Amino acid sequence: MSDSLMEVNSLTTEFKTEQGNLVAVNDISFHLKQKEVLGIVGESGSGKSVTSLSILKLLPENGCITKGSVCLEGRNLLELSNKELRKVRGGEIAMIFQDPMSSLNPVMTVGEQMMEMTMLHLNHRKSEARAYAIEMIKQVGIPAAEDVFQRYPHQLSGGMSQRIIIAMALSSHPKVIIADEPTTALDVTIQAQVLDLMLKLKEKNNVGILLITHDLGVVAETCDRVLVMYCGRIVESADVNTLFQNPLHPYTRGLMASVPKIGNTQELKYIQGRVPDLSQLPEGCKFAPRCRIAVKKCFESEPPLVDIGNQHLHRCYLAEAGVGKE
Ligand SMILES: Nc1ncnc2c1ncn2[C@@H]1O[C@H](COP(=O)(O)OP(=O)(O)OP(=O)(O)O)[C@@H](O)[C@H]1O
Repeated sequence: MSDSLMEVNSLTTEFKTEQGNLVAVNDISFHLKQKEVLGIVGESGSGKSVTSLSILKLLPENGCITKGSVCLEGRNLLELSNKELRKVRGGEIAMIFQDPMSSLNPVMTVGEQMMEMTMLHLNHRKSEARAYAIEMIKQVGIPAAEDVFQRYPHQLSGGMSQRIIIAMALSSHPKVIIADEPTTALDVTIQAQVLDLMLKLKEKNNVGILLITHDLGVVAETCDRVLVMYCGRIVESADVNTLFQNPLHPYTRGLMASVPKIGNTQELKYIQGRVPDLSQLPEGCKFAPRCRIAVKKCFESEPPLVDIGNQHLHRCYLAEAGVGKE
């Protein structure tokens, strides 16, 4: 798609293990536009984080991308040298992870870390980097910026730390931000503030956000489009309204039914069973053993990803027949 900022095509990532080669991300494709928030949802182990780590080639030693491309404005990142990739990471593509403390250096002040970042990525001189860091701290809604500039990470609250991470992520003028469970560790009220801040800043700074989360509430509040992953595959993708109003895959419907709703006195429906181990994937549809409506065919061959128009894709033999809808 021509107005895409980032295009991921047929990305496939494998891990070498004692049980053999495990395919953690299996032939996934998607695109991200400017100012767009694309959510990736799925239960633990579905391949969300491995997808984001693959984009930046940040895989552990036993991980390897065996197929596909990741193009940022037409340039395939997977073909870059390590030196070129280091410039992209934290530069054109910034990352925000769940635990801010693991992203901040405990022995450097907030200011020193922010200055180091822009001296590296924007070639700022020291005085310029200092003024810019203070400006960025103000931009993420922290009033006493000079004071926070001099503090060490352990002297900040969780919400404040995540704001600093966002400030650092934005300070190199990234085109894309990959945010992996960025608010999971925060209180609900602080979570809402941080998400709101991310949305405002992406508009202002023209960035596209890839948001990885297991929280459908966060998806509903922030995403434009959503990919639902299961066992390393995309099982459904659509714009956020379509996905919530007309989820087609039984897995998506199961995820939605397991979110508690105020005023709903009916028993919560959860998805039975667990995500299978990658070394013991079933034949056919990987979700079939947990699916309440699966038929013989589902256990025999894996359904292809079908595009039903309007960028709504699903991977289920029974979806369009409306089987299992309540
Ligand atoms: N270093 C590794 N070696 C072998 N398998 C791995 C390795 N890292 C991840 N995996 C496997 O890849 C699969 C996908 O993991 P991933 O972390 O992407 O899931 P996730 O959807 O992000 O889950 P979570 O929400 O728990 O982070 C899992 O089955 C996991 O066991």
